[in-house]
Amino acid sequence: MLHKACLNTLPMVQTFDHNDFFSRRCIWVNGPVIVGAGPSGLAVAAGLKEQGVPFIILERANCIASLWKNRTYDRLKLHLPKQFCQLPNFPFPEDFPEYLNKYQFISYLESYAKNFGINPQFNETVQSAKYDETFGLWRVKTIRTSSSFCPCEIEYICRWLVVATGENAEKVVPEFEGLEEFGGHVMHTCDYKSGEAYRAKSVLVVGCGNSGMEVSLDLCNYKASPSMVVRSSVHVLPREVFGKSTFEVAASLMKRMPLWMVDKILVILACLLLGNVEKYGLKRPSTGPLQLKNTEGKTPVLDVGALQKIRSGKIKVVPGIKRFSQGRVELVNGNILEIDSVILATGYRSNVPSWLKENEFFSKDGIPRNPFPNGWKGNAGLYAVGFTRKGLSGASLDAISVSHDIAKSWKEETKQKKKTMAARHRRCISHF
Ligand SMILES: Cc1cc2nc3c(=O)[nH]c(=O)nc-3n(C[C@H](O)[C@H](O)[C@H](O)COP(=O)(O)OP(=O)(O)OC[C@H]3O[C@@H](n4cnc5c(N)ncnc54)[C@H](O)[C@@H]3O)c2cc1C
Ligand SMILES: NC(=O)C1=CN([C@@H]2O[C@H](COP(=O)(O)OP(=O)(O)OC[C@H]3O[C@@H](n4cnc5c(N)ncnc54)[C@H](OP(=O)(O)O)[C@@H]3O)[C@@H](O)[C@H]2O)C=CC1
Ligand SMILES: O=C(O)C(=O)Cc1c[nH]c2ccccc12
Repeated sequence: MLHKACLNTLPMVQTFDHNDFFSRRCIWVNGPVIVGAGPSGLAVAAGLKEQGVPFIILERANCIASLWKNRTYDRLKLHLPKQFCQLPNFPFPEDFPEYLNKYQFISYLESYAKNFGINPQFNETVQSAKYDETFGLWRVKTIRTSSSFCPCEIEYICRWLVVATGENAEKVVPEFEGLEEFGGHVMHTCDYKSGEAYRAKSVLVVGCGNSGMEVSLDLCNYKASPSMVVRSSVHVLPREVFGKSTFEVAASLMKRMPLWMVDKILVILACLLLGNVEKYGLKRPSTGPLQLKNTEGKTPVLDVGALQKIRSGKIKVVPGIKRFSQGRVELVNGNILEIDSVILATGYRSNVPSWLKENEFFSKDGIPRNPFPNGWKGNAGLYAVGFTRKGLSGASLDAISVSHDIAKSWKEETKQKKKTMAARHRRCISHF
């Protein structure tokens, strides 16, 4: 049991062993606990290091940037030019190309962590985090699985909690009628590496976001035959317009005009440069691409070659799924396709609602309720980084705000604590 009075006098990190049957520990952190060691968690950590604030990062995987290392395919390149993907206070090497591949981005993140001396606690999954009103502290419970003998439970106690677990923490795997009868190989895009294993196979790719499009393209490059399911609608934009990245063009237009107008311009440019994509089954949503990204988190497709394969018929566009049966899929239009494998490009979701015991700041979808730029600060020392639906550039902006805000209140509290300690010390001395 911890007492608040004793917390005030504790050093930076202190461990208490419970007298329990199996290993369970309680650790006081004299600074924030950051959950997640992806780009967002690393960027906050770097900001805190620079301001001399101690912290702990908890990461469920055994490495930093696990999404990029373990859950992306080989040919992945960043969609946005490098100036939108850099984290604060550490530029990309000069010889990096305009669009980094995933290995370059991973090596940058490794150097970033090394440069700022960031050492997360790996193999530690946060199971729950709850604000203790009585003590005015967060209680963060984890399971550490690094030891092969005994997973141990740990409780961290802290004043500040930074949620950096990402918009894409868990894969979305919808249920489909008859899928258990299908018999072929089924996987989510988070486990897809390349089309090597699919040569000459018929593959159903379910979903037409950036993952669905790029996996279908990759399959074509390995001489497989993908059919891509488009059950509703999608915005396809060129990655570049007149030699400039579409994202950059949109960002500079946003400084001069309202979002709806930028959306209109983007759709007109897309029609001019890509032609009418609706005739291939790629119906455009009635809501504009940036508006849709902001409100529903649905990212427009930035085309890197899939559209050409769709035009040439190498990627077939098919409507929604009715049911699966052995070696087959029946579509909502009644057509039946013989297929060897299924790749679910059905997206990702936040996992915050599964562990954060709070329902004011985060919505039930695990995204802060307040839209950008006001979604980074909650009550009672709660913060969120990387939930802006603005990719890496949004994460960097959040990280700067969060690390400054925490540093400010950490310094105030530390000063206050020092004063109290000095007064106590003086009282002790005069007593003797
Ligand atoms: C295939 C793909 C490609 C993308 N490409 C781009 C792009 O080109 N440009 C762009 O701007 N964005 C891109 N994104 C979006 C991308 O998710 C973010 O830009 C970036 O990774 C966000 O970083 P993050 O740290 O917020 O989240 P993540 O990178 O997801 O990191 C979160 C970390 O939290 C850990 N974690 C989760 N839950 C727990 C828990 N309970 N306990 C402990 N640790 C936990 C995870 O293991 C993970 O390491 C892409 C996303 C995907 C899926
Ligand atoms: N190179 C890069 O930079 C890349 C970036 N990314 C990013 O990763 C994030 C996730 O992208 P992604 O994985 O494509 O996920 P998305 O959420 O963008 O797309 C999911 C797709 O799956 C469809 N879907 C979901 N459920 C079903 C169902 N039951 N039946 C049929 N279709 C279904 C959705 O259709 P509907 O719209 O009808 O719901 C949608 O087309 C995005 O931000 C994306 O930009 C991804 C790949 C590459
Ligand atoms: O590719 C992603 O997942 C991103 O989040 C990058 C991104 C953020 N905002 C956008 C708007 C249009 C296209 C891509 C992005």
